Amino acid sequence: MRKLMFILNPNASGFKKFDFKEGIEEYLRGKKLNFEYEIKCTSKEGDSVLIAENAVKDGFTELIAVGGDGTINEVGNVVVKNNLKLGVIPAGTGNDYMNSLGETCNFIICMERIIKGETRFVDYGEFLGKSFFNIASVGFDAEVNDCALKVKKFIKSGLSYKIAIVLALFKHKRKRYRIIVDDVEYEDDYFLIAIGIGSKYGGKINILPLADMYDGLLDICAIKYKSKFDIIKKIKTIVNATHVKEDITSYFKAKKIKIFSENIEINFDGEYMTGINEVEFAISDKKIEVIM
Ligand SMILES: Nc1ncnc2c1ncn2[C@@H]1O[C@H](COP(=O)(O)OP(=O)(O)OP(=O)(O)O)[C@@H](O)[C@H]1O
Repeated sequence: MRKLMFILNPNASGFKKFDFKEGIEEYLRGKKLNFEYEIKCTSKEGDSVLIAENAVKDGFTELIAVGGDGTINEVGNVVVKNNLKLGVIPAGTGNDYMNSLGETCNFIICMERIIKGETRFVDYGEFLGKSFFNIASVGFDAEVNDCALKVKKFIKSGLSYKIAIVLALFKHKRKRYRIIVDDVEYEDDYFLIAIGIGSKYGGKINILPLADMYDGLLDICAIKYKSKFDIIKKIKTIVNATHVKEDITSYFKAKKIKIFSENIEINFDGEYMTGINEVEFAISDKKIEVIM
């Protein structure tokens, strides 16, 4: 018997427009279901991990993340550790994971798929003992993400990312990185290094246009720093995905990348961390089973 735990992040931006708890209850009410289910809401940061871990102890087999990419990341980490299935009902700002998968964010269609329960096995990445499912990045866009997480406390819309880009531009400082892609070493001042399973982040920005979420490889895009003025130009090319053709861009498909620099700032699935001088990102040997 399938046993589903819906894990809702009521702090995610989508909850401003739609009550997902009521929506799920309403949708499932009176339907003949081939599964048992429970719905739980987080009440603070990090709560979705606790709910997910308790769900594992209680024998739940499918965890449904209802929130933004950060919630998918937290729930996904528990899913892969316990070989469960992940369902997604997008309720964030960008919903980049579903965009990268090329899947719809429509609530009703997502619920229909969860009821059906068909799955696909999708790649995921690992770094510092954690998993990421869409894109991790280092450099300018990690700085943008740090600003976005602060701005989103006040503005919960796509505008938060635009404001964050401007703030990060003021803050950004040129930085030297040494990178080892599989076994080949490079050293330069990089503006950003994006490492992905999926192609899109920041609300449909196609940073890794060649990414294939099933090929067992990471896509890596490293863009060299020229000037702050060049960053403004670069943002436009990234939005159009023409950045991959430029001479300051290196694009790789690889199993792993090791990055060395001072105080590396990391964005992973829209979450932020800093304070380390070396980090390795690698494709996992395993896959995550996603309902879609
Ligand atoms: N009840 C809560 N109150 C405050 N923070 C929460 C709560 N539940 C989860 N969080 C935190 O919210 C973050 C995840 O947010 P999430 O990505 O789901 O939404 P979002 O930021 O609106 O979406 P997006 O990433 O698409 O912009 C995580 O850091 C998580 O720990």
